[in-house]
Amino acid sequence: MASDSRFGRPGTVAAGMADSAQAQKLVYLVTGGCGFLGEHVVRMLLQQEPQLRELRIFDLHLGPWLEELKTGPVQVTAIQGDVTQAHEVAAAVAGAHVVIHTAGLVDVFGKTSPETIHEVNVQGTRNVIEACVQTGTRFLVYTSSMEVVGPNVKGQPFYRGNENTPYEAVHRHPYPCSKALAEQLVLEANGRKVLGGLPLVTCALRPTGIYGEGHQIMRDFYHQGLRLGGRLFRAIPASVEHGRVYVGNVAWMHVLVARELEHRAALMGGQVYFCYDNSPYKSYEDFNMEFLGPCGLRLVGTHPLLPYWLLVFLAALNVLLQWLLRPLLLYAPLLNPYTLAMANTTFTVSTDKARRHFGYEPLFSWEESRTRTIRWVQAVEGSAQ
Ligand SMILES: NC(=O)c1ccc[n+]([C@@H]2O[C@H](COP(=O)([O-])OP(=O)(O)OC[C@H]3O[C@@H](n4cnc5c(N)ncnc54)[C@H](O)[C@@H]3O)[C@@H](O)[C@H]2O)c1
Ligand SMILES: C[C@@H](CO)CCC[C@@H](C)[C@H]1CC[C@H]2[C@@H]3[C@H](O)C=C4C[C@@H](O)CC[C@]4(C)[C@H]3CC[C@]12C
Repeated sequence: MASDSRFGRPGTVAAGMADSAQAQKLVYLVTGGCGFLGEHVVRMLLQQEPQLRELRIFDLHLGPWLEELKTGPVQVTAIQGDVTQAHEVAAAVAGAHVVIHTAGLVDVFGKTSPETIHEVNVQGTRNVIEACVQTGTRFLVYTSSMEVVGPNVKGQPFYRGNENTPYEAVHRHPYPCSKALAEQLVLEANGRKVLGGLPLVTCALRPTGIYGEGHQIMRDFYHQGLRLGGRLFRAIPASVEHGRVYVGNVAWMHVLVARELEHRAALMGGQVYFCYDNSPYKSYEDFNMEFLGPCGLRLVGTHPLLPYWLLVFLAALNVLLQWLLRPLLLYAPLLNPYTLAMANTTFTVSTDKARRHFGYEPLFSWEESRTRTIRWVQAVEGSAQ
């Protein structure tokens, strides 16, 4: 496989597995395979799934980096398509053994309409399920989100929770609403008979906030810090903890689930798994500083510099400005009432369900995840000059 300096190769685990004598017989489809997470899943599959014969990458926008993958031993098929178009999805799914459905609209900033978010995240997922049923694909892994649980509209903390922790999962924002509906569709589809009469096996992974190479919001914070003379200003109390997970480990969990679904269908079918690793629990801002600090940024203040009521006011003002400016331009700042509530609510997971059910252990240690992410931010810095 072609090497890639941004992503590198995972350490030692299964190095060279793709060269082993195991039969290459499986066809995988990754929807959203050119996105932040999707690209890592694609690369991880090529490195860690020895049974892969063909890898189909389905996305609305195909990346130029796909070309370099086509020279390896696995057949890489790039498919430009839209998950909202049932016939395009069905054509891509036909003949695949496993579908990893990561495509989605991740928008908590008001860039897209609620209708479009619903269409892509819910109808798109429905199309993927129906395509599996109609064409006989039996294994479906869905990238859900921690947001199907919370933080909820009341801003109640979720502290070191697991998949069984009681929590009032009530949402109003289009993104978590769409993810929750889509996850429900996926779980309900478990056991449906696919073409040929065998049952569909599905499960959903719920990553917490993902970070790592390619993370657009980290890039945005970095550039904001540069614009502010190398400083970021603390807005959130350091005591508000967030669960974060390295993208390489999220990708690894997808690969493992996809591999194990067939052998452990009775145990894993219809299940949800939080997607976690050993990244430390910190506030959103303090966690970002683990990477932005070594790249020369400083977080000013040990306490929030603005009172909370003022942040609430500014967030509301941003909503008004977004609405007023909409006919002229897209104004979508990081701060809005929803992102403020998220950043201000403790949400951390602590679970070993994935380890118990399919032997998941993070592939990348916290130190390695941190180093890789810092190296990537430094490369962003280099390319910006
Ligand atoms: N980023 C996070 O912190 C996070 C956390 C939890 C869950 N997730 C979930 O992980 C998945 C991937 O998120 P990401 O952060 O990589 O987002 P991303 O925007 O980088 O990737 C999404 C990909 O889906 C593609 N896509 C969007 N609409 C499409 C359509 N109509 N048809 C086909 N492809 C389409 C995009 O082109 C993009 O390549 C999403 O389902 C998201 O809900 C993300
Ligand atoms: C008030 C600002 C001062 O610095 C900080 C704003 C931070 C927010 C932009 C982010 C805080 C929490 C983030 C979300 C969280 O990590 C989990 C997510 C789940 C996932 O499915 C999509 C991304 C996200 C919603 C993520 C988005 C950015 C935050 C709201």
